[in-house]
Amino acid sequence: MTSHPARTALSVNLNKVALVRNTRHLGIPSVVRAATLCLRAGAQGITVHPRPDARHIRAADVRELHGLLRQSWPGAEFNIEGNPFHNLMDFVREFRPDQCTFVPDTEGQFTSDHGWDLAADGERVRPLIEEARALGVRVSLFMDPVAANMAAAKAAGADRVELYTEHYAHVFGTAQQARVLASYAQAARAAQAAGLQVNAGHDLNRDNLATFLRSVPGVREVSIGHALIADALELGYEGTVKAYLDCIAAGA
Ligand SMILES: CC(=O)[C@@H](O)[C@H](O)COP(=O)(O)O
Ligand SMILES: NCC(=O)COP(=O)(O)O
Repeated sequence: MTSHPARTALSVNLNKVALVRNTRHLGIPSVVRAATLCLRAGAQGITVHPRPDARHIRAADVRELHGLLRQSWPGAEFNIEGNPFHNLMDFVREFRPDQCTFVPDTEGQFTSDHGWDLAADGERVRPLIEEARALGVRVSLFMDPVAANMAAAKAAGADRVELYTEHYAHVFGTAQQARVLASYAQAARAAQAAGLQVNAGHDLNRDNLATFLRSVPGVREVSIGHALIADALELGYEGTVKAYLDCIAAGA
């Protein structure tokens, strides 16, 4: 019997709901309500990136979302992103999410814009990967789509890599698209050959998602926030999540 590859899971990143919420002291829009509506619409998981400056997701959000998923959505995955040398490990130790994604951001960085340099940081990051995995937390490393770097991610002890997809999003629809997509496919195959599973994220949207998934094999999870929340301002959470699930189905 041929094993059918699992369909790509959609993990909704709620950073931007929290960003808007933080501009008043009214508690709206609610991060927990956003999570509930997205999961009710069929999203398979929730992602948050509690940055050290708490510009959007705060520790209280992480606590409340952890409680919501464990009590009401036990089949959904909770993915917490961050820099393990800053505040991420505190959240990993306290909440033991399904997955943590190590992202090499500086504290005040505008947004995530690069993957790990494991030649420089691999030995430093390895014990933190081991600690998270010993707590039962899957570890994904945020990586640029460089095939030659995937073996180092495996050697560092990671379970998965998350391919940083901004470069693809930037060239989508241009003459560079095919060449850039080929680099992502090559990186994904190299990761899988090394024994890693593959996630993807950053600047994915309804226009570029299906093409990416058709071209890059075996993507287990896409985490999408900025464009999805922007779409939800127009379409609502339910309609937006269903539109993204349709994009995933079209990319299968
Ligand atoms: C790691 C990554 O690409 C995103 O998940 C990140 O969470 C974006 O952070 P901002 O939402 O703060 O731009
Ligand atoms: N890891 C990517 C993520 O969680 C969301 O990135 P974006 O869709 O907000 O660019």
